[in-house]
Amino acid sequence: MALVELRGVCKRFCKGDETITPLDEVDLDIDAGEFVSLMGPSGTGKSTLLNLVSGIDQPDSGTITVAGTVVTQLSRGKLADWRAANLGYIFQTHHLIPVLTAYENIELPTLLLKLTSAQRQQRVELALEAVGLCDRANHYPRQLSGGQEQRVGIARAIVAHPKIVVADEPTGSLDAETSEQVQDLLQRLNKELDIAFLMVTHDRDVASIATRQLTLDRGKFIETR
Ligand SMILES: Nc1ncnc2c1ncn2[C@@H]1O[C@H](COP(=O)(O)OP(=O)(O)OP(=O)(O)O)[C@@H](O)[C@H]1O
Repeated sequence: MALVELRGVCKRFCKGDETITPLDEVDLDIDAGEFVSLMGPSGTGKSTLLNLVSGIDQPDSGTITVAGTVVTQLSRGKLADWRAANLGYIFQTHHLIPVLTAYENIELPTLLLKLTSAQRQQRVELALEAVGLCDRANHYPRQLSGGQEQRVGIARAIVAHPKIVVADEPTGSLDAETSEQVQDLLQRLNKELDIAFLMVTHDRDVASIATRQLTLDRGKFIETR
């Protein structure tokens, strides 16, 4: 069984008289440790897909299974716990909390997990090490560069040791050099920690770091590599 399985997934939105169908009866398998990129014109439904895989939104029909759990059948309360333990989310802009240090921002998702304070500390320290920011643990977001802030966002996404991380344009607001550093970091985390990635990007070069490239076009996936 694949790590992520979409079967017959349909998602529609009504805008006035118009019905938009970003995902039209789609099937998709993502294996453990795979790195999948997703491209496609603006408004085709890429973020919608990430929201469905992470249980933030529900499909109109079809099932989504992640790591053996049928996400589409979980209640709201169970979804929050499931997400905290199984899935990381990287945003285009990091959404760090300005009054918390890098350490405290990374620690946040672990507060939903049943861990002792020593285990929690170990997880945060491992995540800080993985993104090369041990020396910035006590810095506030305003004291960090854009690239460092994004690395804190990435550490926060991996701190719970998820099997999959979904990333919505993770390099979209970074300059070319910082973008390359973040791409290298994502590839390293994929290989060394065996975390699967589903990454949305508008940039062909960024998409090419993935082991499988998909494009979303008129409600369907097209395999482009
Ligand atoms: N909650 C919602 N209510 C109504 N329409 C929505 C909602 N969420 C998304 N849509 C519509 O669904 C379509 C797909 O949106 P989505 O954000 O998934 O596209 P996208 O491919 O991620 O776009 P972009 O590349 O610009 O980020 C768009 O037409 C959008 O307006």
